[in-house]
Amino acid sequence: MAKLTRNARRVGRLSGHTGDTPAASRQRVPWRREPLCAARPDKAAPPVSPVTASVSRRTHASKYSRPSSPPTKAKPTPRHARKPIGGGRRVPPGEQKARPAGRTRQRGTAMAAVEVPVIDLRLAGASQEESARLRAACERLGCVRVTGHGVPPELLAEMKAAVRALFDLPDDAKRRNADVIPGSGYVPPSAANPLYEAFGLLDAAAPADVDAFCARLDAPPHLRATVKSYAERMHDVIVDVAGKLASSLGLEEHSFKDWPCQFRINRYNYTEGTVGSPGVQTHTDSGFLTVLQEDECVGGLEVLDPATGEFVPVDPVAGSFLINIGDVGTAWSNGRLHNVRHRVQCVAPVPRISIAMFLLAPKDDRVSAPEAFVDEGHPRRYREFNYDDYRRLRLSTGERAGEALARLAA
Ligand SMILES: O=C(O)CCC(=O)C(=O)O
Ligand SMILES: [Fe+2]
Repeated sequence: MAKLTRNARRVGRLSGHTGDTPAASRQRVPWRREPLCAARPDKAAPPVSPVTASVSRRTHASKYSRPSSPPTKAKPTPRHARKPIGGGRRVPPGEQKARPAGRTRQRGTAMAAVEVPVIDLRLAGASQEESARLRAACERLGCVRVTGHGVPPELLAEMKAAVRALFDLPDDAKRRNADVIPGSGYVPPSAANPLYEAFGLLDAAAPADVDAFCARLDAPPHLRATVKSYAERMHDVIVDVAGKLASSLGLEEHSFKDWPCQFRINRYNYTEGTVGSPGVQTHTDSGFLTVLQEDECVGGLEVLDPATGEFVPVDPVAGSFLINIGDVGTAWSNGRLHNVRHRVQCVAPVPRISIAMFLLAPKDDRVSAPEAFVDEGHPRRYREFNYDDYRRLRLSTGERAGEALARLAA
């Protein structure tokens, strides 16, 4: 790959539009601590508790709701307000099943399922079996759900409320969330993605940058405090997940602490008229891995199952995080980790938010598989490259679903 300029890069940080983006705006809601699902007409989904129930093939009542398991005496609610795609249900023992996607699916049809394994991070460091499951999921599907991460449910709820408040800021304030590098700041709704808007923060691992992000938006003190503690805690989580994943691949004590992180806070401004339309196009994340706090009230995220080549919905599960492997993850692991293609579809006529933390690439920007992953049977698959260059390559070629990696073949 040609050497590209890196003049936008600041010392100690990398850039990055880490995936693709999508859709739109409005509705002022004052900042407040809110229960899960407060923006929905139904009651809050309970936070996730340790592994208990299992979900298997099932029959669906509608495109975006399904019966929770076990059945409860919940009051009848509007169809879209029922616990959506897994929201609030308990994490099954080991496997989460998700339905195949597609706007063609019919009510009442039995759906095949993709398995998104659920890993307890407290066990993943200690139990070989859990560690092997973590590795297997990231190698096969490129996607895994984690519990036992230690982030208090109150902080998750506070952050969600803070995110809503940020999106309700006036337009001129939002636009002060400027790019550090192209695509890393505020993304307004656009003709291409009218339902989507996003804030960006780079480097979320640097407290001074988190402060600067809040200061530019002139965020009130309680909101700053929430964003700051959330960024700190999520940085711990992402470093923990990456370390445990590296160790599951046989690379012990590899630290990801100084790898730059990007935050992206997404809002999808869905309405009745948008159900069935795309929220974010198919993409892979460009960095190493992503920790995603989904909207536990509104589903719509779909991942491509490499076994079938089909997109399948991933159920949000309150209190857990979804981990996605990105392009750097694939290159760094010499092709072992699978960069998962994913997209977001509008499945309910209510705004959806999600909060993504991207662990990007090594601090020196150079991505290359450690020697431990290279041997006679596993020759080096990718040339060493700079992450910043790679991100630009994705943008310039429009290859945002992992295809650009092929250009870096060794
Ligand atoms: O909103 C979501 O669930 C996914 C967002 C996403 O894929 C991204 O920000 O890269
Ligand atoms: Fe993504």
